Amino acid sequence: MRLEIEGLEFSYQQEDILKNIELELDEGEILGIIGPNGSGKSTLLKCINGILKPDRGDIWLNGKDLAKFSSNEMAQNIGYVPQKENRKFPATVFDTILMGRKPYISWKPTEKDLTIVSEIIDMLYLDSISMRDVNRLSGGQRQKVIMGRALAQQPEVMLLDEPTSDLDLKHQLEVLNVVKDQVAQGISAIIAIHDLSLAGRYCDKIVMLDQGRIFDAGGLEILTPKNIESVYDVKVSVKEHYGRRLVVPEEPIA
Ligand SMILES: Nc1ncnc2c1ncn2[C@@H]1O[C@H](COP(=O)(O)OP(=O)(O)OP(=O)(O)O)[C@@H](O)[C@H]1O
Repeated sequence: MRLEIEGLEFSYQQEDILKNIELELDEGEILGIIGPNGSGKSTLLKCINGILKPDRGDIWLNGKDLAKFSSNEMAQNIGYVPQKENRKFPATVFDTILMGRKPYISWKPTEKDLTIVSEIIDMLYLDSISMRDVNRLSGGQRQKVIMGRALAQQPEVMLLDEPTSDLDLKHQLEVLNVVKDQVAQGISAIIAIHDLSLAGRYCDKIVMLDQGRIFDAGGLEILTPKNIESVYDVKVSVKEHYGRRLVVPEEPIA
């Protein structure tokens, strides 16, 4: 598995949002996209998923142009967990995750589809609520269900937009551990994430966005006080803690 983005540009109406985005992702890697509010993280994920059409540039998955993928091919290869999803019609947790199997189902789910869904429900600790209506769940529970639906697609690449924003500490770790386990089994993931310490713990690579441009990219070594202060306007300390990077915010820069 290899994802490459070359010279990607995107604008909403007349406003340029993403400028000259380049990145590469290999199997077994988690890439963190970080940057302040409005820097273009969600827009970049939506361009990769084909929800938005870039003005310029190419996205290649295993050497194939993603722009030419059918919607079924897209769903079999790219799993997307949006920041928020407001679904109005009633559906159980089980059925919502089963929807992730749609690109593989011809007219009715097979035993295999049902087994995959059950396994995901176990993996995400959703067993006790598997028959509940998703509209009656907490924000965090719903976020896990949407992630389960993306996992059911068995994609090559998972795109996760702030997957931990609604989750308490335990559920943050549970969800990111599931991502890490899945990636270890041969997929890859791109995570837009605000928590820089979680990024420093789970990501192999980082792309730091600033106003739609890549400010810096590389391994965890780019999580430096200098970079973070330039992009976020906040003084920070960066500590090494058992081989992880912890980013501790100190003061906003006036
Ligand atoms: N539908 C839209 N129409 C016009 N402009 C938009 C639209 N969606 C986002 N934008 C603008 O695009 C820019 C990038 O937004 P985006 O949501 O990608 O940022 P982000 O880094 O994900 O932010 P956050 O951390 O707040 O989620 C912002 O200036 C935003 O106002």
